[in-house]
Amino acid sequence: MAIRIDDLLFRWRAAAPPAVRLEHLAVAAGRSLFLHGPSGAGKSTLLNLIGGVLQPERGRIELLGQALGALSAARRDAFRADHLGFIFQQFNLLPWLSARDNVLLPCRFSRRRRQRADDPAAAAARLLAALDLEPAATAAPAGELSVGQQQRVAAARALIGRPEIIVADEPTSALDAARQDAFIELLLGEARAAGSALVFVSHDLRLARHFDDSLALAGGEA
Ligand SMILES: Nc1ncnc2c1ncn2[C@@H]1O[C@H](COP(=O)(O)OP(=O)(O)OP(=O)(O)O)[C@@H](O)[C@H]1O
Repeated sequence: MAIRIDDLLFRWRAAAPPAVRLEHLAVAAGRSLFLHGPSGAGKSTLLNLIGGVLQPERGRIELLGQALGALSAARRDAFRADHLGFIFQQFNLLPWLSARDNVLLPCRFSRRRRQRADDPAAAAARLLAALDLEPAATAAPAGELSVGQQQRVAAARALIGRPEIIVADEPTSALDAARQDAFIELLLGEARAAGSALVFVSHDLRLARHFDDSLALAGGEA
């Protein structure tokens, strides 16, 4: 199983109601899961738990058979760099670096990603082309790209070096419907080709039809 979660409980503060409560979740290699729910339902919090950025109060999160709670903070960071591609809500690109250099960043932080990319520069060029970024945009500073272009760069950065798990936090909300659909199909196609499990978060239920499975989150009520 790429992702396996059991009996998960997370609160931001001891006295606060749970932000995430989830009995069970499993995502197999190569499968895609659509996670939806209203604003505040705990979607981003759950992604950060899966990424090992936040620690649960209770429960178990296993990625690729590895329990995150059994790793030290440093080993969790290394595990994340090796095995997870993250597409952030605000993309988190380094604005002064070119699109191409942003895509190459994971290969700088993870030897495993570098090796699996084989030839990182060629892999970055292939991914950017596959995601439909105009060739002229690949050398431009990321800060000068349109939102749609930045989103493609963020997706290519998550995909490079074929991490087993790709996590995307509402990366399409700034796009119109036709562009959202096209982007999701490109992302899904690349994730499937790499055999990666994909978890995609959005409040827009219309997008669910693209994915193998879907799950509604309702904060502590789920
Ligand atoms: N850093 C934080 N400190 C304290 N509470 C937080 C923090 N981040 C989120 N929360 C709270 O946790 C709950 C879940 O928030 P989260 O951002 O996970 O929801 P979401 O479903 O991703 O929402 P959105 O669709 O608006 O992005 C909310 O009640 C929110 O106020």
